[in-house]
Amino acid sequence: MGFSVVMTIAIFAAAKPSIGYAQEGVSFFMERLRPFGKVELRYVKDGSSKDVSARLLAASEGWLRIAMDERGECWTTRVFERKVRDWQLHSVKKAAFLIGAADGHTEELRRECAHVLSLSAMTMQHELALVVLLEQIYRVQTLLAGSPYHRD
Ligand SMILES: C[S@@+](CC[C@H](N)C(=O)[O-])C[C@H]1O[C@@H](n2cnc3c(N)ncnc32)[C@H](O)[C@@H]1O
Repeated sequence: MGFSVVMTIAIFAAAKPSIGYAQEGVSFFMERLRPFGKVELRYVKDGSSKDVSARLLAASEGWLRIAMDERGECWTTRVFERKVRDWQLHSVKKAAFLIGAADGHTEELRRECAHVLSLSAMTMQHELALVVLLEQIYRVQTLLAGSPYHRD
């Protein structure tokens, strides 16, 4: 059973991707994620780090929050899969991944999150971070569903 059957995953980000490659990447993975259930994209208004962080925190009130940030922990895909299984085991119903704007997250936002997760030690455009995160969520979905996509 895929985790999405019992858990809603959402990515909260500042503004929709405006660059072509990212729009295509987001559509590509959202389409592939569709059979697995509930993965949502939610956008807040762009702005300063302080304003965007406040909006992201307000929008994700009540969710298990994961801040996406290059300063965070690096998980392997298998560790990501184990975290999701663990959330399921602990009846987490809603997990929100928070992507910041050009100036990143505030310290307060990082403190309010259960995890601060890095996709690489390098800083990416927020649009690219969104596509990479979606691919990893898709990869974890296929692992949980037993579909042949990920190879160790
Ligand atoms: C251009 S980056 C912001 C960089 C900003 N200077 C900072 O100090 O965080 C925009 C957003 O993309 C996401 N992001 C960029 N690179 C990332 C990475 N390597 N891992 C995880 N998220 C990343 C983060 O959510 C970040 O807030």
